[in-house]
Amino acid sequence: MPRKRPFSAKQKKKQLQDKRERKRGLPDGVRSSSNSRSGSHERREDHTDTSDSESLSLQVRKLNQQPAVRRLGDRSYDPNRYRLHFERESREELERRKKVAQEKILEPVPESEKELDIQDVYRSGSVLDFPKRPPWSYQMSKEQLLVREEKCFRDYLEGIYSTYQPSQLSYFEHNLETWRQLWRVLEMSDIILLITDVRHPVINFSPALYDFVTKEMRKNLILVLNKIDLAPPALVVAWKHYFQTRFPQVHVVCFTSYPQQSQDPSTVFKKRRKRRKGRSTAMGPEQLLHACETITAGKVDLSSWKEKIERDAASAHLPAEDSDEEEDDDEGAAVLVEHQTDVAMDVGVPSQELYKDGVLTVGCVGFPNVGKSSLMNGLVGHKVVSVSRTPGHTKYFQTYFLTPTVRLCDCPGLIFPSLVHRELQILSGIYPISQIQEPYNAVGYLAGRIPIQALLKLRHPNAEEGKPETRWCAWDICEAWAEKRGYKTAKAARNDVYRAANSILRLAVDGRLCLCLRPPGYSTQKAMWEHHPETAEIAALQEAHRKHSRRSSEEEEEEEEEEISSSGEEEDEEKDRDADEEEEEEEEPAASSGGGSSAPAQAPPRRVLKGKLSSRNLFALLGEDEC
Ligand SMILES: Nc1nc2c(ncn2[C@@H]2O[C@H](COP(=O)(O)OP(=O)(O)OP(=O)(O)O)[C@@H](O)[C@H]2O)c(=O)[nH]1
Repeated sequence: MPRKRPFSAKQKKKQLQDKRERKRGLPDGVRSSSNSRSGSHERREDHTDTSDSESLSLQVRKLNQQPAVRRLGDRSYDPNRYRLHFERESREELERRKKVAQEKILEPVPESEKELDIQDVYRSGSVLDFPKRPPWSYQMSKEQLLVREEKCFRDYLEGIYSTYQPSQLSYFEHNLETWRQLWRVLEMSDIILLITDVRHPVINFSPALYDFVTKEMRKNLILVLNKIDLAPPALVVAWKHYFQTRFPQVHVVCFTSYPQQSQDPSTVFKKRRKRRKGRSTAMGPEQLLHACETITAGKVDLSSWKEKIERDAASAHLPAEDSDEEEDDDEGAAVLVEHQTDVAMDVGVPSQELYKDGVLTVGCVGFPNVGKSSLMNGLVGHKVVSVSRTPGHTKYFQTYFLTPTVRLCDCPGLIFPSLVHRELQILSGIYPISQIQEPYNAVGYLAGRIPIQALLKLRHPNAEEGKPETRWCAWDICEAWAEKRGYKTAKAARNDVYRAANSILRLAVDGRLCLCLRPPGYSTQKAMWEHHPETAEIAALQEAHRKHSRRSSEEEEEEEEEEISSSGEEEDEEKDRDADEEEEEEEEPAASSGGGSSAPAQAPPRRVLKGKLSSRNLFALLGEDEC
């Protein structure tokens, strides 16, 4: 019998993928993208070359190649359904940008350049709107309605492209299927939770959506400033007031699914540990309940939610084993029904009735990667929705009963059209890193705003012994990181600068190299925000959660020891994970790390094993001496 050849995990994965494709009836080598809105294997097929002389409308049509209308009852596979569409840049443009990264000497930008006003991003009242569902009547067939929706959507895109050049626009969602999911969630929800990442909330807040929900739908909108563990409390409070002033109808709630323990800011990496099942202690559920109580004004009985929060708080203070028991009991008691559904295209009368059957439906909407699924898990107290650092993980909306009278609805992440700088868009985590063609300038953008070289303890590639080199370009940073991590190209064993750049961007998206944007005027009013009474409140709350996390972490310290993985494996896994979205992996950030100039205490995310969230803070990649 011939001897078996060794078979690596990667080969095995590829074999499984090919098998899946064959099952779906696709020829080998042609990768499908169904339910994989961001797999890197789509990189080639999904980019649209905008460099040739195609007319703009043809380009738009290509970008917006929609799924064929499916006949009722036809359940066949539709390869275009959840595909992400990206514009593909020309080779010349990519070369030009690469040259900039190799030559432009980086300078720290003035503090005021870290400020961003929403008007610069969205131009309120302009064509930078979001697509709305066109009017329909009972006389229309389902197919007529779908055709009408598609036409409206094409007109919407052409309106944008006739006003702005593609190069002026940031990447935005071109798949009508995903917008349909939003329509459905908006229609079925009584309260809309617009979730934003507190590091850059103006990028994640569409004024057009605010207007639509509050003025046309006449529903209430809660703005969640999420991931507050990644920003200094004073900045959180400044953003809160910024939104309250500009959008008077929003209710602002600060939230984090992973309140963390503080860590030495000079330590960007620590070993990442896998976690066991446990209960999450999100920070913010009480405030969210309070906002919902204010909005519903007694029309829905929210006492079950209140009791749940109290129960969760009590069990969070129990020793680990007791709290596990409690959790199991609780699961039996809480009404956690999952209706994973795919009915966004259904024709239905949007119900005008609020709080139908005495149930409050809360719809979680927002950009990809802002933490919508984690927030749902945080509210529930353990994992019910899978979480991933790769944007576009949630494909279609899902609903869960948090309690018998509170239903949560998780919508896939949507990127609204805006004028945000592409580099910033990449750093804000809404673009799958594995699909970025030119990552170097985004690294340069980051380095102008936080001291990456110092945080990563990099040695300049041209530095001579005893003569430190201080003039860095983006390429130098990537090269130095490749050298430090030992990233080499397969053929020539040169420093793999592309991989290093991607690695740096992942650290930024995760918050381990943390860039926080600020509201206009923040630099001059920083002291005022630092002494604001709400700042002290947030800091105290964070401290209380940190203390609890530290205690739980110490309790489980010993048994977790052996689960620490090696840094090299970790990186490879991360690469693979981006490369194959179909592998469902969940992750969650952990404790704080050095976060650059703007955020003193940051939190490096960590991945979890499939299972429930733990409240402990175990974290990150490497020991300090390893980076
Ligand atoms: N530091 C920190 N990270 C968070 C928090 N919430 C979520 N994350 C991380 O952010 C990433 C995205 O989280 P998800 O919950 O999957 O985000 P999502 O908005 O549902 O993403 P899509 O499925 O792309 O729409 C994951 O790496 C999470 O671990 C938080 O409160 N703090």
